[in-house]
Order: sequence, then structure tokens, then C-alpha cells
Amino acid sequence: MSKGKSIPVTILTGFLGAGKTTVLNNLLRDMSNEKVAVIINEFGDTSIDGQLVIPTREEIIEINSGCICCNVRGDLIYLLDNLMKQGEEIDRVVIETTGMANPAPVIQTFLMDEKTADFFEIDSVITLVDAKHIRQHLEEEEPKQQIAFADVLLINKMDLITKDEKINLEKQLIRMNPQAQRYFTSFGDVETKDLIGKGSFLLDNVLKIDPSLLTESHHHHHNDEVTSFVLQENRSLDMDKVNKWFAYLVRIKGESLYRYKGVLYIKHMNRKVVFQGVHMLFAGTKGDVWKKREPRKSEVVFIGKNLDHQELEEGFKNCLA
Ligand SMILES: Nc1nc2c(ncn2[C@@H]2O[C@H](COP(=O)(O)OP(=O)(O)OP(=O)(O)O)[C@@H](O)[C@H]2O)c(=O)[nH]1
Repeated sequence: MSKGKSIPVTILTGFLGAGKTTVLNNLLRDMSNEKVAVIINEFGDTSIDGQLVIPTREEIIEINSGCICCNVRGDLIYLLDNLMKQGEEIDRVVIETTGMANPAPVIQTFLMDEKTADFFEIDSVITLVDAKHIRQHLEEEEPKQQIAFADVLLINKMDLITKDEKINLEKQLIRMNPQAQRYFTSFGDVETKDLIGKGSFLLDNVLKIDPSLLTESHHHHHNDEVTSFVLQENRSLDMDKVNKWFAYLVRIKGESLYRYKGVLYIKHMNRKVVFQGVHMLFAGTKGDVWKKREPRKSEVVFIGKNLDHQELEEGFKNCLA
């Protein structure tokens, strides 16, 4: 049995690039007085997300060995168990799942694994919806599951759609999940109190969606057409060549590129270049200055449908300075 009050857990989910890290950063900024354990899981074996989350005093734990809803559930249980053993006073756990995660197995971990259920309790399942791209993303299975299991829907990127599009989208989301509370946001601009500590997770609702959630172990099969591909390079890159390559990728391949992000080592620049994109929306900025002993290297991850890995690799090599 649990020795005291359960630790509330916020599960932050939503398809690739919908705005999970943006919301996580907002929450961490607002909860600076709380001791929060943050668990981030990425699709693809790299940890670029860890570099995009604002530095905080919270412990940020990354699970990069696979998708949290598949083979790393054991890792999640182990991690939570360790958190308890450390005996630190943790006020809350926030889990950011990969964009390709089905939340059901993650929810299930907190219900079916006895030890975990003794100490932790789901506070809410918050699903980010990318208002601009959701129609296209609903071709995949995961966003449907993410929307269905949410008790809070953050319909994000409102700055990118029209009023009419908003009306239609809301109708569609109500059909998919009438119970969830809905917030329309740009850059996740919602009050933290509307997301945290509400205890809005309702077991009955999730059991309606999936009656076997408490009895059968769930395994999630990803669509094999969606892959992630990581490129790394220790030699410096040429900025002009990189710009041309990205212009080509965004214009010609943007449709199939669900998510791409990375850190670049550019010749004659003492700063990192950090970039990220979602389909045809792309942003690059100057990052931190390379530290004295820090090994300089570029690391890029692409996640998309039917990606031509060889073409990406050749394009990347052509950017060498
Ligand atoms: N225009 C616009 N861009 C947004 C908004 N919210 C987030 N973005 C941008 O969308 C991109 C993806 O945002 P993230 O917060 O990293 O999304 P994510 O869901 O964590 O992405 P993954 O972890 O890769 O699945 C970033 O470039 C954000 O700056 C928004 O409301 N409007």
C-alpha cells in the first residue's frame, strides 16, 4: 500500500510537432516553486528535445531507447520506481510522450502496475492538437487515439487557421471526444491552473473507449511507413548549402516531413544553429555558443512518411563545408 498521498501525474501527448514541448516549457516556468520530475520520451534515438526544453531545477529524465508506449514501458516503471526509492519529495510528474505514442499503454501503466498505482495517480491526460495539420495527421492512427483518451484538449496553432476552419475543427473534435474540455491556444497560451491539479482524469471515460484497459496488456503497433532517421556529422557544414538544402526539403518534401529538428555545427560560427520544422513551417535560430571543450557536431532528426533515407543522407553530406 502507498504510504501517503499519491503523486499526481500529467500526461502530455499529441501528434508530432503539435506543441507539447512549448506547453511543457510554459508549465515549468509557471511551476517553478514545485519539485517536478519531467520524463521526456522521443521517437528516434536522439535527445534533441532535451536541448529544446528550458533549463530548470527539475530533474529531466529522457527515455530514448524507443517509444514509451511500446518497448520502454518497463523503463518507465523502473524510472518511477527509482523516483520513489530516492525518497525525494516530488510534487508532480509530467510525462511528455512521443508524437507517435498511443496514450493507452502509458495510462495503463498507472492503472495496472500495482506498485506504480500505489504511489502515482493520473491527474490529467492533455492532448495537443495541431490545428493547422490535424486533418492530414488523422490519416494516422495515433492522433485519433490521443484525442480519444484526452480529458483536456489543447487545440493549438490557432494563429494559423481561419474562423471557419476553427468552427469545423471544433465540430469534428466534439464528434471524436465530446467529454474533453477544450481550450483554443496559440503557443499553448493557457493558464496553468486549467491544466494542472484539476484531477480531470476519469477512469470511466477511458474504459468506455477501451473496456479492456484494466485487464489486457496493450501493445501498440506503429505504422511502418512512418520512420525516424538521425544524421550526425563531426565535420563543419556550410551555411549557404544548408539553407539551399532546407529550402528544397521544405518545398518538395514538406508534405511527408512530419517533424524535423536539430543542432548544426556551421563553419566560421561560434554559435550552434538550432532549427525545427513541422511540414512546411520551418524556423532556425542561433543557439548557445559552443563551449571550449564541447565536441562540435551536427545532429539532425527527420520523422516522416515514406522517407527516402538515402536521399536525406546524400543531401546532408552535400552540405559539408
Ligand atoms: N505558429 C505556431 N507555431 C507553434 C505554435 N505552438 C508551437 N509552435 C511551433 O511548432 C513547432 C513544434 O512545437 P513543439 O512544442 O516543439 O512541438 P512538440 O509537440 O513538442 O514536437 P515533438 O516533440 O517533436 O513531437 C515549434 O517550432 C514551435 O515553436 C503555435 O501555436 N503557433
